[in-house]
Amino acid sequence: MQDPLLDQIPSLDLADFRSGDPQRKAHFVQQLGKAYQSIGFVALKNHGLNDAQTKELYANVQAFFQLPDAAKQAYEKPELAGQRGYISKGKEHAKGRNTGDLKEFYHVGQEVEDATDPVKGEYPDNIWPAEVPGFHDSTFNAYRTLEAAGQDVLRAIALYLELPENYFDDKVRHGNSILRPIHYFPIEDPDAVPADAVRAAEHGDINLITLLMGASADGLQVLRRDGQWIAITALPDQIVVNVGDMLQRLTNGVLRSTIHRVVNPPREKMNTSRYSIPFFMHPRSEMSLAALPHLVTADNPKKEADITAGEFLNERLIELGLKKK
Ligand SMILES: O=C(O)CCC(=O)C(=O)O
Ligand SMILES: [Fe+2]
Repeated sequence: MQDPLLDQIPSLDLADFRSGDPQRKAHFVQQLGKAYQSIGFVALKNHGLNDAQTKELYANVQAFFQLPDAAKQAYEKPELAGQRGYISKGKEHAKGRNTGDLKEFYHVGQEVEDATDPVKGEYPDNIWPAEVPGFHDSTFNAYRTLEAAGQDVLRAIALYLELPENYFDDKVRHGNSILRPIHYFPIEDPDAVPADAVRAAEHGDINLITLLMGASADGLQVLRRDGQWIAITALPDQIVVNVGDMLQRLTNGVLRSTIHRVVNPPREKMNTSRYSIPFFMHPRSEMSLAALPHLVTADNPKKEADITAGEFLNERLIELGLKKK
């Protein structure tokens, strides 16, 4: 039987998984797996970020985006293909589009302390804005907290797929994850932007999973498999966690990377800001995204060619307009 069509994404509690109670843990695993086989998104509470941390993070992120454009552009490094620092207004467009999204954002990447790990040499250094001294600590605390939550979500996914619980652990250790504070900037004159410009055009995320803060503000919608767009309604203490294209590939389409978008507000509210902070959880570049053998069956033949995470990311950065061929 097909799964029912949901009007809302399911709400889960990460404390169930972390409780040490086998029944609560197994319940979490089943709820998560079922949601990822159908709508591809869940809302999650007890993710580890507390109110004070979250407030401080937003205050620093807002302070940065309020700087004049020229000051922000000092932190933009096109030679890093948008992998670190500031990415200015309209630079990124969704795969298959040319019109840039109505957003500006900042990328904070992995820091590898262990000098013996060869992956250390692959990552560019982070870039920190001198004008906002709290930016470093608040974004990096969030990075580590969301990385830990993401690791537990991946452990639950591994159990659901009947893999060892620690299947993803060494693949995401020092992984190429990115925290992306986004500012959907105010637009004073809606007629001055291209008619088809939106805050974030429809897309699937590249990475294994995304942990998104700020989806409680209006605008985020997901495409249900009957073609209907449904609004995400997360509570302020919830983050939204969804499957990305890398996990869809690895699972031969069993877990779904659902298309989503951020729509523009009504015309009279176009002059307001929206902030959100996704954490894109990536593995190390050498991870193979080849379909797991037990998920390739007569009913579900192999869908995509083998590729590594590093090769896949590279392809997509070119398609998004962030990297030159
Ligand atoms: O801002 C949001 O709510 C979603 C952003 C998003 O989907 C993305 O950056 O991939
Ligand atoms: Fe996204």
